[in-house]
Amino acid sequence: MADFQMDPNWLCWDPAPSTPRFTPPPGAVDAHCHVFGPGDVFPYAPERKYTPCDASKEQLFALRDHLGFARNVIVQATCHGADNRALVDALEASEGRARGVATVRDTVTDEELAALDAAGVRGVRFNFVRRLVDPKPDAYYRAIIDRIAPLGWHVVIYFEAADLEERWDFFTSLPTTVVVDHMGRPDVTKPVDGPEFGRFVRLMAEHENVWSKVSCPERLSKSGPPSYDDVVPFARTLVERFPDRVLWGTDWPHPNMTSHMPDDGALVDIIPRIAPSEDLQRRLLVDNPMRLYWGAR
Ligand SMILES: O=C(O)c1cc(C(=O)O)oc(=O)c1
Repeated sequence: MADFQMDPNWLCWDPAPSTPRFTPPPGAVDAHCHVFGPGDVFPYAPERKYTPCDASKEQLFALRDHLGFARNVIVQATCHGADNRALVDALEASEGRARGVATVRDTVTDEELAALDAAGVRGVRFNFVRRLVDPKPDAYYRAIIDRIAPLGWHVVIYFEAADLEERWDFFTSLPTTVVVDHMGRPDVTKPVDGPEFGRFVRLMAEHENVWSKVSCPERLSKSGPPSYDDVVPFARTLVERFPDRVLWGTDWPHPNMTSHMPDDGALVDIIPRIAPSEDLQRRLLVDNPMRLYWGAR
């Protein structure tokens, strides 16, 4: 049995989040969250860049219920590499209430892809954040896309704001739906209508296959909890401009946070500030994730 020690100074998720004041609409989806291990059942990957504290499927489902959500989209965390066993286990235990985004290598077999699909996986994640993974040449990702596109899956990309200019041609050449994690990690001390975030808005405006998760105020904010005021205009801009291509997620259990561990109830209370009308809330939390993850392919 593997015995994993979480990294020194690792911040563990909040075991007692507040009850949100905002009530999500019926059928709401937390479209970005993870499971970690437990490491003694689902070992962390040898190539991982961090060792977290365990965060099990039971704990995730309890949070879902506490926050008033109906469903989860569970995204393969980099600490599990391309070993999707913990993700698949959670999907299979969810009684159809979770879908997944996996990480696969270019050597993945058709049988492995079919098994992931049957478990509820609907996309793959390409990570370009160097503190999390060692990015591969573009050809590596293209080989994977050739394999997953016929299944009707999409691609989730995670990158730093500075990477967008450099990787623009690659990102905009992808033939599938492309979902960007955490708004492409804008520097929220820069103006929301300035050139840096303007480039991200242009990415979405010019490419109708590009979606964004309006998630992770806790990572992006300099003004801090619980209201994360400085992130709100960025997320609200995307929700109002692209109401049919935005997703929201808790990012539980919040890997690699160093400044603080967010109260997940407070994160939910930001939703009405970034999606001010009931119509926008329903599209963000129900219609969009249901179309992408539970819809006909
Ligand atoms: O910014 C991060 O550290 C982070 C890490 C991971 C992961 O390790 O998969 O996922 C995220 O969504 C965010």
